[in-house]
Amino acid sequence: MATKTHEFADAASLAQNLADAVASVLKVAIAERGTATIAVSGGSTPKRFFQSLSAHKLDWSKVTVTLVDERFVPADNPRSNHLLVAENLLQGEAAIARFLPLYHKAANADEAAKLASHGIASLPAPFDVVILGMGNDGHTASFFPGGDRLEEALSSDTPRGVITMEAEGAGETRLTLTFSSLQDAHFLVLHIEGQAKKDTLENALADGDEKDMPVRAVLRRAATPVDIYWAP
Ligand SMILES: O=C1O[C@H](COP(=O)(O)O)[C@@H](O)[C@H](O)[C@H]1O
Repeated sequence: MATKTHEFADAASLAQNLADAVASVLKVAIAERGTATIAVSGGSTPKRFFQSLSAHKLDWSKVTVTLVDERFVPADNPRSNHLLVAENLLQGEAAIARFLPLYHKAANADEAAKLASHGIASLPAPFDVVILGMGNDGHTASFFPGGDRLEEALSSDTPRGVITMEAEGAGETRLTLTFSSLQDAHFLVLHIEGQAKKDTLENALADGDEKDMPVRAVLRRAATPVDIYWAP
């Protein structure tokens, strides 16, 4: 397990510092390879970080933004992670970035996951940046405790790509990148805020089954050391 913790006085300074660090990684990738990729999370936590990042001056036309997970809902649904990213990250300087959605209008979520996997396969691997969040139940991406395909999602034998996930705490059927897709990003971040999530993280870092707190898979088995960003 390799983690490095960055603690900040408040959410605003976390957002600014994380955005600075991410922008540096994207710039290096563009300088070295001509393009850059970033996969981000949804939920309530990343909004301020998205807004800080969107103000950074870099060649956003060379950046592909995608999601680590999504609900099987169209982009105009208020619970869509795509909508969150469109309204907060794909703005300002970043308005010209390319967005690769996980949701597709398809007969069912499995078909959408196949289309999303196809899209992800067209990107260079690994991702330059992956920003994960975490729920108070210890889920990250859509790796939910009790999820119907949790074992498959977390298995190192499951290839890069997108699979569906259904779980009691998840609401809509989810589309999630697999563990293999996320764990070797050049810059792998767990972004959490508040005391409750700090306590959840402490539990996750202690002994216990991965299936009870799936974020443990990332904390324990990711090939890239995890940078944990936290503010109260
Ligand atoms: O369901 C989800 O929740 C987590 C955490 O969300 P938050 O509201 O507690 O910040 C998020 O990382 C994930 O992408 C999202 O789908």
